[in-house]
Amino acid sequence: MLRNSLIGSLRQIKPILCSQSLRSLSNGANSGLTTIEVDDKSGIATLSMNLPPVNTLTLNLMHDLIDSINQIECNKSRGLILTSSNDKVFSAGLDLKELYKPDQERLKEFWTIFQDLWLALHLCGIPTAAAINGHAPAAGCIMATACEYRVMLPDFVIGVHATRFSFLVSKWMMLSYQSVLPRRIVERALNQGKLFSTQEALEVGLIDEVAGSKKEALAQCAAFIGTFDKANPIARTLTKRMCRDSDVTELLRDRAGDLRACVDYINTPLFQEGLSAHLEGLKEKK
Ligand SMILES: CC/C=C\C/C=C\C/C=C\CC/C=C/CC(=O)SCCNC(=O)CCNC(=O)[C@H](O)C(C)(C)COP(=O)(O)OP(=O)(O)OC[C@H]1O[C@@H](n2cnc3c(N)ncnc32)[C@H](O)[C@@H]1OP(=O)(O)O
Repeated sequence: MLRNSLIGSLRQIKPILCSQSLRSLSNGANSGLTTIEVDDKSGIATLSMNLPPVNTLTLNLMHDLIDSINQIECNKSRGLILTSSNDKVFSAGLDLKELYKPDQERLKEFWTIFQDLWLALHLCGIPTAAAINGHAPAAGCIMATACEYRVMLPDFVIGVHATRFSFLVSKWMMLSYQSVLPRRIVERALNQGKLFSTQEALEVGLIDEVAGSKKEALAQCAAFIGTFDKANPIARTLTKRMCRDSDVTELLRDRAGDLRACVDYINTPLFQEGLSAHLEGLKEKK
């Protein structure tokens, strides 16, 4: 019953393009905001975000990421490693400009694609790992928590600091955080708007390992993916999805309600004033 409902709900986000070869995949099949490299020997695909300066999750980057995840999954790669081609920032999270005095229809599209991206990553059938080679605030952190394993480089920060600028997070984003960290730590960190240093993130379990370089981080992610070699891939996928069912169901059961609540909240003076101050702060930093 549970398995059927899982399979049913997953069909909604099943990749459409399932006929591409690994060769065309490794040549990249989207607009260049992401690149995919498949290691011939291991069969593991590395998906890099490539939107300067800080990989903000714009509509286009999110579309490309979803396409890329679907392609990698369809091509039956052995695993997926999410990383950044920027050596200082993994992802700065959602594009704040999309949230400031937004066009209402575009805001709906923006939030819906963000939901889609989280679902695509959270439910990806193959093993996933994040090589966090730079700062990962807010949705950058949420993307990393949607992966099954996290390896991070030193001297960066990760976390959801939304309350610092009067943002709330959706329940499903909180559950994603909570799928990695104990609830009491999530509650405290979300309320504080805490960004964890790499070392702190390791200590609380937000990340699994620290790596000395990006090359090492990719190797550690690949080693994690290798730990599933003895598992039957179909049984593994179904087990992963069963484990994640309650987190995902929260969003799937009422996507429209989540969209409405978010759009309403983003339009409040509280949110818009907090965002305006945050954007000013980013400018003044220079
Ligand atoms: C009842 C209610 C129910 C439900 C409601 C639920 C929710 C609805 C509400 C809200 C949603 C909440 C969700 C939040 C998720 C998010 O992801 S929001 C994004 C938050 N991200 C940030 O705050 C990160 C800000 N950026 C930084 O801290 C730094 O840029 C970073 C440490 C990443 C890198 O630093 P550095 O390398 O020094 O780069 P710069 O700071 O100089 O940045 C370069 C240029 O990029 C611009 N920029 C940076 N981040 C963003 C961004 N997220 N969006 C847009 N633009 C960004 C920055 O301004 C610089 O631009 P410039 O060169 O000056 O033009």
